[in-house]
Amino acid sequence: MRILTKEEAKFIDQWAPTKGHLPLALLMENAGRGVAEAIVTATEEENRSLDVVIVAGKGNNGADGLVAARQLEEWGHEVRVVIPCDDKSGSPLFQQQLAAIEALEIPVLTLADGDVFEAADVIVDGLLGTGLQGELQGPILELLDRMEAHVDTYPDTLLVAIDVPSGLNANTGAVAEGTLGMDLTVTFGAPKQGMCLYPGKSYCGEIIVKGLGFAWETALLDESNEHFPTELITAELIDALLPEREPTYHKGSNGHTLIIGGSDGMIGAPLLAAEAAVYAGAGKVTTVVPSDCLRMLQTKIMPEVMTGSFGNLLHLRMHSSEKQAVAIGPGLGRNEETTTLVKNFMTTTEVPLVIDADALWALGHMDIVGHEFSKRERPVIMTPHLGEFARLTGLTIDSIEANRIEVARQFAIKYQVVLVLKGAPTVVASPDGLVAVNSSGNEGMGTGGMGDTLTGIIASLLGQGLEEVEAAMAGVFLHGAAADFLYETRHVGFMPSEVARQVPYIMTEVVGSE
Ligand SMILES: NC(=O)C1=CN([C@@H]2O[C@H](COP(=O)(O)OP(=O)(O)OC[C@H]3O[C@@H](n4cnc5c(N)ncnc54)[C@H](OP(=O)(O)O)[C@@H]3O)[C@@H](O)[C@H]2O)[C@@H](O)CC1
Ligand SMILES: [K+]
Repeated sequence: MRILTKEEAKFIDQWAPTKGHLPLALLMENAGRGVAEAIVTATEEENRSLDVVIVAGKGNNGADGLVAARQLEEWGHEVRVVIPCDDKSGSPLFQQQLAAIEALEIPVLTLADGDVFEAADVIVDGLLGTGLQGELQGPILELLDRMEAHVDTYPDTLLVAIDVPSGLNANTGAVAEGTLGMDLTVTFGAPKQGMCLYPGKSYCGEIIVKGLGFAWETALLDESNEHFPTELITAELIDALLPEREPTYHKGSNGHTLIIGGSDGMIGAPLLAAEAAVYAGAGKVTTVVPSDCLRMLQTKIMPEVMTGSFGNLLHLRMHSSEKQAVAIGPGLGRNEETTTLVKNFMTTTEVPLVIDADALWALGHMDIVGHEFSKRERPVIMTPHLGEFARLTGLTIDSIEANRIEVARQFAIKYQVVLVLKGAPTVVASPDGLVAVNSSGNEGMGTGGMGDTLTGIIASLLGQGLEEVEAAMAGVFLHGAAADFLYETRHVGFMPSEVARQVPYIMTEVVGSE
């Protein structure tokens, strides 16, 4: 599912009346009606006339609210409008909609009118949408404070945001001081990017997407649109990506995945990756570790996984030949000899490659090796967490977190790699500029070994024939969805190996694939 930045929403806004021959007021009419419909649907069981307060700022977000007010009144609900102050200036459409509200004699109140929320069943936040700049202040902040105080006293009041909760940055997900958590956010066309990122995501409540009255994707295809696309990774998307299995398929058809990793005391990491690759459906899985770790690995690993060892570059090349996917890094350790060895291997092999953990460490700063990867025919997949990514790029963790989608996008384009930037949420960036934001996963996943499991799943899917970006998107979604299933019964203490064991069920039941 596509998600939109505020710049893209604005682009649509400008394209419609100029190139699309669709007046903005028409889009607004659809948006406002969508809000009214969502309120009626959410309160359907009560089946009665509602007392609705529409709080409208003076931009187009507020104007959407005024359309909703008009619509709800037509449907028989008790409606009043609250505006921040008596000054009735605002965007042209706000003024036009306000004139209609006044002509219809719908009450318009301000903060000076006392308890404006008294007896409200529903409060609609149309103060600010994608036009938010900076911090909340003045009467807008005061109105939000009064709304909060009202819902604290009357928690049954339904709080509904128009487009985004006021104060939420529609691009980054940052929230200004005073932003309220909503029960429902009714957004237009597609969710806004900031609603899929933390902390914004936790302020939206249920997200309902309402149409604008035309296929807005057409606007974004216009040659003057310079924005790269961003998507949300959902079960439907993954369902379309997972490999179909013919009845005649055998282990040779489902890919041979190789995991390279392990060091003294870190043998669990390649083991977890290899076993996850098995659960994700690889035809064959082999794990190779340094010679002195082989015995330990063999006593612990599941019988389905083949094992081997390596000591030099020739061994790594031999093991990786005729493999459909290779993942390198889990538990490798950081001693100088191994670091040089894997760095040489990674920068000289053409095999489909997933680079994780200590192999990312071995790369050092990306500017030193980046050009090697951009020369490859197929991109490598890199799976850093924030700390590893900070080291690769020289950026601070805070600056990455503040803008993870754009930072990931620029990295993937610059080095022509598929980047899986792990975190809440994990994002996948591809060399052509697409970024996909994962919608599955939970806080219970913050435990050692979880990344090794993810690497195994991605490598397994890569070996089964998915393209790099597809394997990365499907891998992160399945991994998170498997953990979400475990989260239903416990919020902490589930192990990466349990997550891996859940993956086949997610592939079958949630995604609906075989
Ligand atoms: N995209 C689409 O296709 C469609 C979009 N639609 C709708 O349009 C909305 C965007 O409308 P928009 O551009 O008019 O901006 P909006 O969010 O109303 O805010 C502007 C107002 O906020 C004020 N203001 C800003 N920051 C502030 C602060 N920190 N603290 C206080 N005030 C602050 C600012 O004041 P000013 O700076 O002008 O003094 C101005 O008055 C979008 O979210 C959606 O609902 C629909 O109609 C359907 C089609
Ligand atoms: K709003």
